[in-house]
Amino acid sequence: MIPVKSSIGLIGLAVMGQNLALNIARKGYKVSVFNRTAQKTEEFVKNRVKGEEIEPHYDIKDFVESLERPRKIILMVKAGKPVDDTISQLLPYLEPGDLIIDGGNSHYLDTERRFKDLTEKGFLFLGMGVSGGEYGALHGPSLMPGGSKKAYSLVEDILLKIAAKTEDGPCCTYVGERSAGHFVKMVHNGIEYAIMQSIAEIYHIMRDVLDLPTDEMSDIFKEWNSGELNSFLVEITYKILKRKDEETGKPMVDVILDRAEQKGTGKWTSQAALDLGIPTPSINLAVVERIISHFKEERTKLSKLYNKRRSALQKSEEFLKDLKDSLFFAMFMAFSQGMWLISEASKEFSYNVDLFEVLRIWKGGCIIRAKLIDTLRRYISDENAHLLESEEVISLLKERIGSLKNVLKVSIENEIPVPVLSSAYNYFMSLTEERLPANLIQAQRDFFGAHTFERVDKEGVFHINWEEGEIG
Ligand SMILES: NC(=O)C1=CN([C@@H]2O[C@H](COP(=O)(O)OP(=O)(O)OC[C@H]3O[C@@H](n4cnc5c(N)ncnc54)[C@H](OP(=O)(O)O)[C@@H]3O)[C@@H](O)[C@H]2O)C=CC1
Ligand SMILES: O=C(CO)[C@H](O)[C@H](O)COP(=O)(O)O
Repeated sequence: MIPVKSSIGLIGLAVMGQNLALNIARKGYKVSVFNRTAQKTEEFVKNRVKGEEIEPHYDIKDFVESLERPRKIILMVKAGKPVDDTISQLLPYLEPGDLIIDGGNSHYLDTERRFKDLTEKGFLFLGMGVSGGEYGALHGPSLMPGGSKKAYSLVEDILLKIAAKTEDGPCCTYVGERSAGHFVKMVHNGIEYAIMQSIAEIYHIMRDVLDLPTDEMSDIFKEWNSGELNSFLVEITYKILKRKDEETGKPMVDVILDRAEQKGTGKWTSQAALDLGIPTPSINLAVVERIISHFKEERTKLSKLYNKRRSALQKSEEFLKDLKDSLFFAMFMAFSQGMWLISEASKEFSYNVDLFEVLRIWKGGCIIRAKLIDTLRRYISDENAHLLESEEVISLLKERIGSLKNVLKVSIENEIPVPVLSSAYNYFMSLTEERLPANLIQAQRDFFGAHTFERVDKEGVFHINWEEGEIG
């Protein structure tokens, strides 16, 4: 009897790949799997496959031959060279029209290159952002595929079935041309960095100014999560703060070293934003703060040289509301910056991204899912990509600016670093300032470099000799 071919193949059986393979199989598709290290495949099949139609392969040629035509293969391997290596291994066995889907966190410029190369060779390619971690991969992630529409149509049914569902549909859409999917996932992660850092700064104030026990902080975040701050990141924060270390009985968070790692997507977002000329200070500073966190020895030494001024502040309902409103404000600005960046990239790179759809597929499954997204969706457009222009938003922000000022004031008085909360404030204040001091910068540039300047009272480009007699 000829064995039934698999509907789809998946390469890369680490946390994401294993869970995604199980998710696809549980939706009724037969899945072939392959992993570079055979032992991982064996362990996966032995420990996690329980009746799902998952066929392990230990040879790449057999793996490809087990798939129905045109072949559809998802890669869930480490970003960077492993993706190129895996594609090179596959190509000799593929036929024109076969489809490779890179579901990892690949840099969008790598995806751009791979898309061009594979398209020229007659293959189909999708660069697909996947968000939701291991739980999302198994129970329903947010999927951000980009590439050609033809490629998307080959796997649309499967992707819609495995994606998270909300009242606005499955959290998957064709995001746009070529590397659009990975660009959008990269910015998703940038927003993720900014929100995580904002939450961490609020926690820092609660811990070192309000002197709150961790359990109490957890209760506060839990209560916030039942209102306008409802989001996956606030939800995991209250759960993290409740957790105790089994060895010491201390709050788990207190035994974790304050050194944050990063795999690069936040940094890439900032780099892309700087290249495209879109301000993303909250994301940039969240990356910087992770970098600073790495200098643990230096921080420990310097902290002894500069004794910080801290005076405990009594917890009050008013100040807790200030903290909550500040977090809302900072979360809003993270989305504002990220969406503006996506909008600009879409124009610059002809991605054709539908911003409203991007927000829709971020409503469920992904790490930045948040109730706030419903509000953002009411106002997002290419003309209002930073989201600051509608009446509702203006009043939401105006109502909270006083709280944010108070939180910044308390942080400054207590010498607590709040780079992302203050960057949200400064981003907003700069964008809403008609007359910035950039006129002085232009004058300075013209003084030292004859870079010219424009005038407020007439058209044209001007240069003056600032120190007549001394220069020239
Ligand atoms: N973890 C998460 O929460 C999320 C991860 N992602 C992205 O999804 C992808 C997979 O992530 P994750 O599951 O965490 O796994 P990892 O990023 O840790 O990657 C491990 C997988 O890559 C394979 N691999 C590594 N180097 C090579 C190579 N040179 N050639 C072939 N295969 C190689 C490993 O095979 P082997 O077993 O042989 O070492 C293993 O299957 C990554 O791009 C990640 O950034 C996206 C969203 C969330
Ligand atoms: O893509 C993800 C979540 O959306 C991954 O978990 C990613 O690793 C998070 O980034 P970093 O490791 O840099 O914190």
